[in-house]
Amino acid sequence: MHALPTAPEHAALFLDFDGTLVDIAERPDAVMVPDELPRMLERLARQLDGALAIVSGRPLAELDHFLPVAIAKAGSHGAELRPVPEGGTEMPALPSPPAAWRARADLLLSDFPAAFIEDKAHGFVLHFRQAPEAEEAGRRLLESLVAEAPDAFALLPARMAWEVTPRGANKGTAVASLMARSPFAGRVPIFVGDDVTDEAGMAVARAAGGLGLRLQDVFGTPDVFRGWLASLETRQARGAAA
Ligand SMILES: O=P(O)(O)OC[C@H]1O[C@H](O[C@H]2O[C@H](CO)[C@@H](O)[C@H](O)[C@H]2O)[C@H](O)[C@@H](O)[C@@H]1O
Repeated sequence: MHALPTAPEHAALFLDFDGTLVDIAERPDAVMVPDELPRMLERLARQLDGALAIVSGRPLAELDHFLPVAIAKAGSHGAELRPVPEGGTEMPALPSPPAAWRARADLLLSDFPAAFIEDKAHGFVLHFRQAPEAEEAGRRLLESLVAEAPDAFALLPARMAWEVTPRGANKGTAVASLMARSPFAGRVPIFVGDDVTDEAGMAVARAAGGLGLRLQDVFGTPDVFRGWLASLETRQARGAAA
């Protein structure tokens, strides 16, 4: 692991949720959010004039549940954008997968009962953390389904999960859309994530002259990353008081 980075002046922070801000849990509903995390993010966002966004594969409703504070959020891999915490949600027009695909995935579960499916507005996730033996069969099935409409859908490899997701929105489009507007525009983007699905966000941040940081390489664990955020918050508070 390298020395922890110093956040550039006038940074805009784009933060992944699962595996970055919180540790991976056995099931999506079992993640533990440290008590102090939501308020710390809210204070940091205020210090950055609002230029802090959570950019997650989770639907916005779940992000609101786990982080019930006034910060910008992009959910469902960019399919839901809420740039202003108290403002409306922007949803780019995106296709939804045919119902027959979901039914085929359900059928697969009869062979792997410990696997399960998480539905999203424009796709679904096959989780196999409790059934690693379903990984290969799941990949084969979902690849074959996505191949029926390759211009409209992609298969994302996630952490112990396969996600059928619409093309046209991803973490990169979310970061680009946020960077095009206040309070993000003109700042140096820093994207931090742990997963293949974060790479599009990292690439956009780097292309804009900022940093795309893979948590495992730079911070090691979510706990160390949260410590880095806390020290950034303390530094910003000192700077404001000086
Ligand atoms: O973009 P993220 O904020 O990293 O969200 C990615 C996906 O996270 C969730 O699944 C993953 O985390 C679960 C809880 O730790 C874990 O049980 C699962 O194995 C992981 O794949 C979430 O369920 C997905 O909707 C997100 O896309």
